[in-house]
Amino acid sequence: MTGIPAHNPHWPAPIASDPVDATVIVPGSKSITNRALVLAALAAEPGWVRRPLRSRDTLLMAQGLADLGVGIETVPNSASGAGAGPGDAWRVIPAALHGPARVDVGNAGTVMRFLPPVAALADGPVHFDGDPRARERPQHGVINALRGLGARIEDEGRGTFPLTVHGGGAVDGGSVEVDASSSSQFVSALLLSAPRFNQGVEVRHVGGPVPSLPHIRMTVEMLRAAGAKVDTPESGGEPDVWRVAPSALLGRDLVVEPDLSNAAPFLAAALVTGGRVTIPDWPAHTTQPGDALRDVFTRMGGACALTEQGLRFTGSGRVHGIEADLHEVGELTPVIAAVAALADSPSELTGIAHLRMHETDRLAALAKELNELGGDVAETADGLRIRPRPLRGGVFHTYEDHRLATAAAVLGLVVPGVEVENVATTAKTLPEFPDLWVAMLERSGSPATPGA
Ligand SMILES: O=C(O)C1=C[C@@H](OP(=O)(O)O)[C@@H](O)[C@H](O)C1
Ligand SMILES: C=C(OP(=O)(O)O)C(=O)O
Repeated sequence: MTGIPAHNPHWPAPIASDPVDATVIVPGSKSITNRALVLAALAAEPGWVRRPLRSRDTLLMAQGLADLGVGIETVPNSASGAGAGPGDAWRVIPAALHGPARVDVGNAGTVMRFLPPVAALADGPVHFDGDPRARERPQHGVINALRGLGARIEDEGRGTFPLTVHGGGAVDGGSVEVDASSSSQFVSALLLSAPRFNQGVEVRHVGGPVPSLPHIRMTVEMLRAAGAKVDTPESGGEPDVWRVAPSALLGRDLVVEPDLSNAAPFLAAALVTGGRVTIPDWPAHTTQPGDALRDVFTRMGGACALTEQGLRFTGSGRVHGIEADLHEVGELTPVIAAVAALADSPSELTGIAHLRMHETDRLAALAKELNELGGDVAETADGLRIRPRPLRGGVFHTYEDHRLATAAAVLGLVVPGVEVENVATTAKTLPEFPDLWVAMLERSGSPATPGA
């Protein structure tokens, strides 16, 4: 059930007639699933990715690797003898990587950035293209670095898609400079494939501060767990320099954590309705940036506890504004901005200029759509200034951005008449979103009727 009447192209976001009170099982992390697939594909032996996220971004990654020759089979967990709980697992069987191949990157940053270095290891040409937005998102860091490491790439001279990586079966590797100020994924991309480069890699960032550092830590932690030797600024190395030694990678048996960034709208639902939401399997230790929600939403008025049942988050009935530098956790911005628009005091979100090059220009889109509903949101040089005002219903445009759709659903809980354009865009990382949302409300005693 999605709550979309046949005559209405938009999704009438359901109102919460009562405080939410529900347990929500959030599917696996996009970022972990796609790293796990790449590392498993490059390993010296088969491996397992259990409880993977199945969404547009991860299916594109699996297909892209399959296009290069990697075997990826879906096996029910019950048939794989692993006791990792319900659901399917992916069995990944590494193979010689080959072209010619054509890879669709969609609008998945992880696929756009992580697969060209893998293709450079293949034997033969690999052509990459994706959604129109993929042709606008920054890719220069990966292209220039790969050229510096010995790969041949044709890119129509624009530094982006479409492009062809002419894999020669091996990459020299070595030392390379990258400006990763527009995306941490440039660094992660080079590190993930580097164990298979003849000389490994030394990535030296030059430029403004690198965003989303937890995602680079995730890359490093997962590489190390697969047996790679990695030096980082945090392990006593130079600032902004990462080194990976050449080595064989182990085939792992990995269980993917829930996607904590996709937990954001559900936690926000507890915050803005003064209710309670529990997210099972919230990890005690994680590199996911979504873990920062515990702090951010506590500062905005809620309270949380890690219990045996998972993360239990409780709203107080009041929502406060926040001053927050979101440079490290930029992907949390849309939902935080939605909550901030409902707060009892202004908010200032900073450190997120790079969001202009995400799925859409998120700063412009959030300001425009919140203002259309009566809000008072201004773009600043590196973020958003949000002054809460009473909001009214209307269509919230989503610009093919999953996180704008989930942010709009949060508003719709308490603002009657919010309609979400193209809620299906949540399929990028959470195809089940409308069903999970309606189920959360039904369990909380709110009828699953639109809020109009
Ligand atoms: O490596 C990753 O899995 C990601 C890194 C971040 O990208 P940027 O550094 O481009 O913001 C993040 O926003 C994206 O959703 C996922
Ligand atoms: C920025 C995001 O995705 P991508 O992996 O496409 O960069 C995101 O999911 O918020």
